[in-house]
Amino acid sequence: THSYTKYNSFDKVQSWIHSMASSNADLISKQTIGNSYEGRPMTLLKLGKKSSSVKPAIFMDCGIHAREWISPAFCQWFVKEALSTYGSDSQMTSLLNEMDVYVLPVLNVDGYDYTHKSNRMWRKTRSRNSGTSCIGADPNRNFDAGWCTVGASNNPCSDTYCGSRAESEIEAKNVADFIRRNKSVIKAYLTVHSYSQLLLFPYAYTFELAATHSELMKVAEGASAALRSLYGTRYTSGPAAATIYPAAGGSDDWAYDLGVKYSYTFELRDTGRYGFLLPESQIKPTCEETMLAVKYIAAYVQKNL
Ligand SMILES: Nc1ncc(C[C@H](C[SeH])C(=O)O)cc1Cl
Ligand SMILES: [Zn+2]
Ligand SMILES: [Zn+2]
Ligand SMILES: [Zn+2]
Repeated sequence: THSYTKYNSFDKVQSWIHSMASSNADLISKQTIGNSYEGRPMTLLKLGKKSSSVKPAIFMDCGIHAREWISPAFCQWFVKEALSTYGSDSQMTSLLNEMDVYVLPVLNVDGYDYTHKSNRMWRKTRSRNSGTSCIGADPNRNFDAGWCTVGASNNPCSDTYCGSRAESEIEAKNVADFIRRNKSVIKAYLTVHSYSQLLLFPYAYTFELAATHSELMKVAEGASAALRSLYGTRYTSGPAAATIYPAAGGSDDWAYDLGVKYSYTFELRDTGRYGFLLPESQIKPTCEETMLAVKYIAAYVQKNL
């Protein structure tokens, strides 16, 4: 059975998504934004008070990198918290009344399933590359943002293979298509990774500062402080190129250049002791502290609509 304090298999996440969507019909709905390379559905949850008018939205994806299991765990936690505190938590109630929050619990569904069944350390998609037995591309090098210019490889056997072209990976294309279709209402993009305890924002594909660098930094520092207030967990905030490494083709850079003003990449716990193998005992504290950061950003976005 599904547990919020365990790393759930793809099948358990999928059945959880369906049970969530059939529970609170006026607060949550689901839609499939496409299928993966191997034919698994990419199911998006839409949180927010049902409304006849279009509402501004926040888009959050988890599990773009298959081995970063704490990421999908957080998206599941977020949905639970949102539904269970709507009506009692004033900020969450206000947020879901005024905005919609799209949550993609697992973006890289094929890779996530593969880490459960075969190779725990898999990162990429599971697409077949022509001319080689090496499989997959890095979906976070596959977006059309300085595609394959820096910090990515054009070797299909590399873990940072940028793909045969931008959006060659159907999983990246499905997300990009959805965000393009809804770009007039999507005010913020959050993508959740692990590990390193970082709150990153554009750009990764260049050391140039983003046009709204100071605002992005201000919000990131506020969110990191909110996160640290719970258990003292320390995050570093900054533009990705200088804070982690220069790299092109990332979803956050792409969303920002599309016009999504608030675009962030979370790198959750830890700083390397367990790395991707974060023990299940740390799921709850990690998710609780990350809720504070995400709610901080959401509140800022809502105030600045
Ligand atoms: N735009 C970006 N933002 C953050 C990162 C770091 C993540 C950390 Se797992 C990655 O390497 O894909 C990488 C890029 Cl390309
Ligand atoms: Zn189903
Ligand atoms: Zn990652
Ligand atoms: Zn990472």
